[in-house]
Amino acid sequence: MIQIQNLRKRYGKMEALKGLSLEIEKGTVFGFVGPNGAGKSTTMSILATLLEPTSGKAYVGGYEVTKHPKEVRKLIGYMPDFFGVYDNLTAEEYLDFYGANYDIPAAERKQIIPQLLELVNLSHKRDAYVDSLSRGMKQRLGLARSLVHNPEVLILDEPASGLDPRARIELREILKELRDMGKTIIISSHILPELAEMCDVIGIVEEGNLVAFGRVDEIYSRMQEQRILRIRLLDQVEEAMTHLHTLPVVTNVTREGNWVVAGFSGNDEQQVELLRELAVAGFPVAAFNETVGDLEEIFLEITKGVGS
Ligand SMILES: Nc1ncnc2c1ncn2[C@@H]1O[C@H](COP(=O)(O)OP(=O)(O)OP(=O)(O)O)[C@@H](O)[C@H]1O
Repeated sequence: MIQIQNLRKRYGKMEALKGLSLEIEKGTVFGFVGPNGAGKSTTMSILATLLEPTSGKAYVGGYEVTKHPKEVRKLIGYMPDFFGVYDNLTAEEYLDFYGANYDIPAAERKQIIPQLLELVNLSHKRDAYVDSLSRGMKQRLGLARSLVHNPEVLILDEPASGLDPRARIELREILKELRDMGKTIIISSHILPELAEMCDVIGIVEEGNLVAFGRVDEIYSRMQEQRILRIRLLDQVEEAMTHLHTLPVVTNVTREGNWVVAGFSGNDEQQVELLRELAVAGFPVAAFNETVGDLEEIFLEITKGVGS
């Protein structure tokens, strides 16, 4: 659905994009993650036909964005990372205004707008002035606005920023519905775990380069393979370590006081078996828990070097 090929963007001497390439398949929720200033908004603005690249190409639905901006705009709904001021417009009037901008006939707008308000859980705020809405509600209204012409692709720049946890969950639920409708969604954030919860595929961008790209489910299953077990013993710590060393599913056994910390590559059943074995062998296990590796580290380790 989306192809980006060797995209570069200069602002004066500053090179914000340094040859970025990536592809996003139809129906994917793609998370674009990177620190402030990495080039996410620049890429999204180019896709949204609001900014010309210095060189390279970007396609949406087969249309090159600089050559066929009109066709591209029909295909995309774009939600920028900032919100303007709305004088004396209610939520409903606001959507009606944008619907009219897209030349949607009044009768059709009358049908669509209540559906959109319902989708973003704002039916009860239909007659409320936009300025009176909370930040989370404004974000949801912005999302409804980007959907007014029923686009196939949604480009959402930092939609979760500044939202409280509850508003984030609501946003996530709405995105799930949109995904179920078959939309292709690009969503940016500088927080990887926040995106990983919502997306199928993640790309990490740093200083204008794509440094990692991969499927979220692969990353999570890899995380499961890289469990770390922490076992607290009342005594016989060294003996327990010697015993653990003999097991093929256990790696890197170290000691932290009365805790034994070990890498574990087995599955859940093997983990149950390990605990049982320790108990049967008479080791006084007082506590037993697992942690998984750091999402960011694992992601980068698995997918590094994509854009180079
Ligand atoms: N209009 C502009 N003029 C000059 N420099 C710009 C302009 N827009 C962006 N930049 C610079 O380009 C770089 C990339 O910015 P961009 O907004 O694309 O990053 P971002 O990853 O979206 O970051 P953020 O999360 O802060 O929005 C930054 O160094 C930024 O300062």
